[in-house]
Parts: sequence; C-alpha cells; structure tokens
Amino acid sequence: MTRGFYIGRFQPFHNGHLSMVEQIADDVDELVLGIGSADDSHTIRNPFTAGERIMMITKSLVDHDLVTYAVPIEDLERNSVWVSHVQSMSPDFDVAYSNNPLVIQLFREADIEIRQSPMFNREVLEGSEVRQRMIHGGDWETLVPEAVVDVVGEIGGIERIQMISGSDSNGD
Ligand SMILES: Nc1ncnc2c1ncn2[C@@H]1O[C@H](COP(=O)(O)OP(=O)(O)OP(=O)(O)O)[C@@H](O)[C@H]1O
Ligand SMILES: NC(=O)c1ccc[n+]([C@@H]2O[C@H](COP(=O)(O)O)[C@@H](O)[C@H]2O)c1
Repeated sequence: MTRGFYIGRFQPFHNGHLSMVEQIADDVDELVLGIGSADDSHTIRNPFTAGERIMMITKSLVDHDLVTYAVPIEDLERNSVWVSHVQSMSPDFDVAYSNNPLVIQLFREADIEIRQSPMFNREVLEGSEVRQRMIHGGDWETLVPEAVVDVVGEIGGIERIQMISGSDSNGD
C-alpha cells in the first residue's frame, strides 16, 4: 500500500490540480492533500478558508476511485521545521508530490522521496489567473471542476474576492 502527499494552497482547486491528482492516482493507493497556508483567507492571494478549500477538493474528487484525505497545514515562521510540522498533521505517507522549488528542497533535505509532475496547460491553469478572472468578471468557470463553481457560488466567493480587491465585476 502506497500513500502519497500532495501539498498546495488550492486557491481555488483548479483543473491543473485535478490533472495532477489523476496522474498521482496511477502511482498510489491513497492520497493526502495538504491544504497549505491553512491559516490564511480573505486576501487576494488566499481568498478561501481551509474549510472552503476542503469542500472544493472533496466534492471535485467524489467520483474518483482514490481514497483521499484533505488535511489543513498552517504556515510556520521557520522553514527548517516545516516538514516535521507537515508530518505531525498528516497521516503517514511514502512519497510527496510538488512542483514548488522550496517544498522540493525541504522534503529532499528531510530524505523524503519527492516527485514532480509536468505542468498541465499552465498558460491558464494557474491559481492567480483564475483569481484575476474572478475579480474582473472573466471566464474562470472553465478552468475549474464543476464542483468548485458550485462551492464558490454557495460561499459568495466572487463577491468576496471582488470586495477584497476593491473591484467590481466590471472593474480593472
Ligand atoms: N497547471 C498545473 N499543472 C500541474 N501542476 C500544477 C499546475 N498548477 C499548479 N500546479 C502545482 O500544484 C501545486 C499547488 O499549486 P498552487 O496551489 O500554488 O497552485 P498555483 O496554480 O501555482 O497557484 P497560485 O498562482 O495561486 O500560486 C504546486 O506544486 C504547483 O506547482
Ligand atoms: N515555513 C512554511 O510555513 C512553509 C514552507 C514551505 C511551504 N509552505 C507552504 O506549502 C504550500 C505550498 O503550496 P504551493 O505549492 O501551492 O505554494 C504553501 O501553502 C506554502 O505556504 C510553508
């Protein structure tokens, strides 16, 4: 039995993240999704709470044949102890997945196997692109799973991110 660990902020969970999960599913029996920066929300970079991101991920993966656990991981002041912090919060895992250079470095230094994946359609499948489209009234819905559109609607996410940015749906 192999269990993987995939860390990200998932602000929001988009189709690039979904493709990465689908690829990881070929390697592992179970997957922990670490909700990074879990203590942050209501900012342009991190508009959604950890609980809202868990809803997005759980509902997006409900029809996938993979056992998943979403675990909130708060940020720490000290990078040197971050991997221990992750391990203290997560079910045990055999291999970690990330394309983030700092995350890769920290897991390598802790002698934990880390795998990267190709970037899927990165010109548009990027959290900051999705958030900019939400702020400016662009087409963000095609970049995320349908379940994420539903959750964003349920929580009033567009109104929130537009309020945070001081914009409105027609603003720049
Ligand atoms: N299109 C993609 N294809 C494959 N991996 C991706 C893609 N987008 C993000 N990732 C990876 O998923 C992990 C989590 O990413 P993250 O939540 O920061 O999303 P992001 O799209 O990079 O968002 P942001 O623009 O908010 O930083 C990182 O390792 C990131 O490199
Ligand atoms: N010292 C720390 O708290 C520390 C170190 C490395 C990564 N992280 C977190 O891991 C996550 C990595 O995800 P991204 O690849 O989405 O940036 C982020 O939430 C980031 O803040 C935290």
